[in-house]
Amino acid sequence: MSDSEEESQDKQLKIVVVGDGASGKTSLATRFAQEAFGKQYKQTIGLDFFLKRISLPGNLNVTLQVWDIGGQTLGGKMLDKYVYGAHGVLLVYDITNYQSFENLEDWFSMVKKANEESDIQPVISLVGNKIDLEHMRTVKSDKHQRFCQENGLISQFVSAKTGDSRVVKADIVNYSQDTVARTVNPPRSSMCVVQ
Ligand SMILES: Nc1nc2c(ncn2[C@@H]2O[C@H](COP(=O)(O)OP(=O)(O)OP(=O)(O)O)[C@@H](O)[C@H]2O)c(=O)[nH]1
Repeated sequence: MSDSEEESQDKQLKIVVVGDGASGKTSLATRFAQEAFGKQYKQTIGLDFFLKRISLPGNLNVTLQVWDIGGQTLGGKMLDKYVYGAHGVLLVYDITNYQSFENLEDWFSMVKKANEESDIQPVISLVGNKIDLEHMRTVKSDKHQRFCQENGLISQFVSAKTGDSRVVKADIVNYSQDTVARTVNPPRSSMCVVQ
C-alpha cells in the first residue's frame, strides 16, 4: 500500500449499543446510519453491525462501526467480547418502561467489567429513548440525571422515531466528598459532553 493510500484510510471507532430488548437500539442505529425508522419490532439475535462515515472539522474522516447488541444477550457468554475495546458505549433504555431503566445497572456493570483489561476506556452515554412518547413516561428525568451524575455519564434524550435528540448538560458531582465540604466548596462541575 502506498503512503497516500495509507493516509487516506479512515480512523475507525467502535460504538457499542446495549440495553434491554425493545428499548430501541436497532431503531437508533438505523436512524443514525440510514436516517430511517421502522415501526415493526424485529428482535436482534446476537448482534448486528452498522457503518457510518462521518467527516469532522480538520478534514478528518472517521468510520463509526456501530455494534447493535441484542437485548437478550445479557448474561450470555459472548457479551463481554462484543463490548471489549469499545471507544463509545450507549446505554439505552425506554423512558416508558421503568424496568429497562432499572436493568441498566446490570448493563453498566457488565460494560465496566468487560473493559477492565482494555487499554481503551470507553466514553459512556445514558440514552433515554422514545421521547415522542413523553405522555407515557415512567422514568422521571431526575432519576436519569442522578444516574449520569453518580457515574460520570453523558446524558441524552432521543427519539429514534422522530430523530429528535436532546443533549442534557448536567453538573458532575463527586458524591464521595462529604456534604459539608461540598457546601463550603461548591462541586466542581464539568459539562457533560454533548454532540
Ligand atoms: N414510539 C417510538 N417507538 C420506538 C422508538 N424506538 C424504537 N421504537 C419501537 O420499539 C420497538 C423495539 O425497537 P427495536 O429498535 O427493535 O428495539 P431493540 O432494543 O433493538 O430490541 P432487541 O433487538 O430485542 O434488543 C419497535 O417496535 C420500534 O419501532 C421511538 O423512539 N419511539
